[in-house]
Amino acid sequence: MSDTIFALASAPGRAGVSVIRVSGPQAFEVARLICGDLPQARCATLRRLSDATGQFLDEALVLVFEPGRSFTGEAVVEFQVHGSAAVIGAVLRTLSEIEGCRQAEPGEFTRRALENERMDLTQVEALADLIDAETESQRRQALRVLSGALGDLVGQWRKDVIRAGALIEATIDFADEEVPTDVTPEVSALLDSVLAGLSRELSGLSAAERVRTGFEVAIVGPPNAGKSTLLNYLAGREAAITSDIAGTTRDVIEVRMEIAGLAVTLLDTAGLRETSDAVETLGVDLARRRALAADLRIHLLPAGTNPLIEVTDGDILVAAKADSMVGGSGVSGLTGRGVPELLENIGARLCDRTADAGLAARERHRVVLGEGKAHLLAARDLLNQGAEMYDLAAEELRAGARVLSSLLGHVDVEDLLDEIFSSFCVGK
Ligand SMILES: Nc1nc2c(ncn2[C@@H]2O[C@H](COP(=O)(O)OP(=O)(O)OP(=O)(O)O)[C@@H](O)[C@H]2O)c(=O)[nH]1
Ligand SMILES: [K+]
Ligand SMILES: [Mg+2]
Repeated sequence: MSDTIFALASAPGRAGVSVIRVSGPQAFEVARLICGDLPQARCATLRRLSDATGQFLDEALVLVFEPGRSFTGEAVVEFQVHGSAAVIGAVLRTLSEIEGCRQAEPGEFTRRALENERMDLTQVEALADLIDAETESQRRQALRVLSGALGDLVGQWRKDVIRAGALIEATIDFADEEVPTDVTPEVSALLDSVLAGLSRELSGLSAAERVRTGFEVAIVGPPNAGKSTLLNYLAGREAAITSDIAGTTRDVIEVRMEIAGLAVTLLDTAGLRETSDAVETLGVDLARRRALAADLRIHLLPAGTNPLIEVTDGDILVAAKADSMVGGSGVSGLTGRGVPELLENIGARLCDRTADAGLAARERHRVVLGEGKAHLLAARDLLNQGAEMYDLAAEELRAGARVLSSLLGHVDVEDLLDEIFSSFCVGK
């Protein structure tokens, strides 16, 4: 029997309300010890909490969830207490003094939800993403996967692959007799449709990954173009030092922001020029590298100058210091002129790149989907070579199904679970 675990499920620190969660086979008994008789399941009810000596701890809303109908799948009781360090501390201490009840490890509630099949591994990942979500697009993406969209898709592919394998194996069993029906058309159709789905998710994965982790947008140009001034204007704070001395910025300055609902890391870089200053040269090299690796570059160009690094399709060229120009378009980090248009331009270009974003959005997904695809392609190849290869083809299909199961967290993932859950905090 597993332990009964407890933890603060809301963020630590002062708050109007904090949530303490208890989960496990003894959750109801444990809860009774501190709040007396339990309220009806799923009915928020006010109770007085007290410790073993009868000392009053707090008045709390108590919520009871039956096994099979809770986040973890186990018996769960949640206490909504007043959110002070003293109240939280007193309740947690009281719980820890109860026999068979212990503090949860990071991610342990979610791990139990996975073990009890309340969620698959893609949903666990999406829950972590939802908790980390800062932008609208991240929230929407995480919710789609959390609701099971990726798990359902992969589960269907897995079923199709298993069916294809079963059809082939049936054929093998009939090898010496007459095969009742030709299964190859159905097998081909199944494999083609799964392969098409896998390819679609793989091709949309980079875009989805960008939505999840954010796009990098670099501001590049010669010294004194006004790059740092523009960054500060966009950030709404003095993130970078600015001055009229050419070569002020040497490191890459990063600012996280939201543009058109997308997470963006804006990079301010050293002004690009040949210089005898050794440290500035390091900065210029770094600027070049980071700018070229970014998803999008804003080339900030003083009047009459050209871009100093390769312009990639989709980059933005914009005239600097628009406030000191008569007419024309451009941008000024000093007055903000042209900034709304620049933001709109950046947003439009980034949104374009999310158009084919799929549900798979992680390196783990890329690896697993890629392996699955390789097994299916190998199986298709073997099938085309004739009946004597059916054995091997069936084996490839079994391997493919197994790989897809691992995406859902059903096999081969013990090591991975430790890694995934280590990114969770206590209480999740
Ligand atoms: N008139 C005007 N002056 C600007 C504008 N942006 C920056 N400046 C001035 O230009 C000088 C250089 O600005 P920075 O923002 O430090 O330029 P930078 O491109 O970051 O320079 P480095 O870091 O040295 O490459 C400062 O004196 C700024 O006040 C602008 O939009 N209009
Ligand atoms: K400067
Ligand atoms: Mg600068």
